[in-house]
Amino acid sequence: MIQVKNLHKGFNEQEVLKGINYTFERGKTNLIIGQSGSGKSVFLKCMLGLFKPDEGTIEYDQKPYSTFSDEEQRELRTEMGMLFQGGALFDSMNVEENVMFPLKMFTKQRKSDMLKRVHEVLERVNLEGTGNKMPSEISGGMQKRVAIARAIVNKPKYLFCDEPNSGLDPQTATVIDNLIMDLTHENDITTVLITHDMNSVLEIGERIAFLKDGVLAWKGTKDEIFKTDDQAVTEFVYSSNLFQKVRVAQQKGI
Ligand SMILES: Nc1ncnc2c1ncn2[C@@H]1O[C@H](COP(=O)(O)OP(=O)(O)OP(=O)(O)O)[C@@H](O)[C@H]1O
Repeated sequence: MIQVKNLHKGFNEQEVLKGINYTFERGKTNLIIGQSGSGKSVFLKCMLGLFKPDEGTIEYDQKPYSTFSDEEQRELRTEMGMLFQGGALFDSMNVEENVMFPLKMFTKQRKSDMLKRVHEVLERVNLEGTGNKMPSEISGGMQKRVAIARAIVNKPKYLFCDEPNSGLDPQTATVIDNLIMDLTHENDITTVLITHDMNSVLEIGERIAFLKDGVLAWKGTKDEIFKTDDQAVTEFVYSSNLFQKVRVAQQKGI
């Protein structure tokens, strides 16, 4: 669980996050949605410890970041898995080496134990047998699954995903979404996921935070987002064709 209390963050004269209070639940896919420039990435980077809040606190499993010692901060970093846009695999490393990278960076395990874990996660994301392939030799969807395997290989407590679906066809995007949700449930991870994709909201929006101009303008679930009359959130989500179709179908009782 990550609890955010009165989070403010700005740059120069611009206040980007304007006092956000929100709890990202453990064992759930917690989505952040909102227009471009609403502050989603800045929010994520604050939780990753890449930006220092100007005001407010972020608590990781009820422990405020400001109380972490240097050693505890380092340990926290090892408990975070990250999945960025495009997957960001290392082109010069094969699949196995890519997935092993966090174990080499953050643990002192024996090579044989690392390899065992790498093969375990590759099997979990249905990529057994691809360890020796280079990223350029596999499809975009497979690359994304390698990136997921790398993000979870060190058994993170927190998983941060920034638009994990970008560049994928709708079918593959759904597979990736559901893989992230299943892994979240199986491993009781606090997953925070930024998305622009309304399909993802429908598929895996167990918890949704809607940001507007740096303010938490609405929060709820994928079921609630269809029922809300909140103008800001309806304007945003119904600009998507998919959502319009779903609402019309609901009104017709289909
Ligand atoms: N390092 C930085 N220095 C100065 N301003 C920044 C920095 N990072 C973000 N900003 C500003 O903060 C605001 C919010 O940016 P942010 O990237 O969080 O938006 P976003 O909601 O993630 O947008 P998008 O959906 O397009 O990725 C923008 O006005 C941006 O220019």
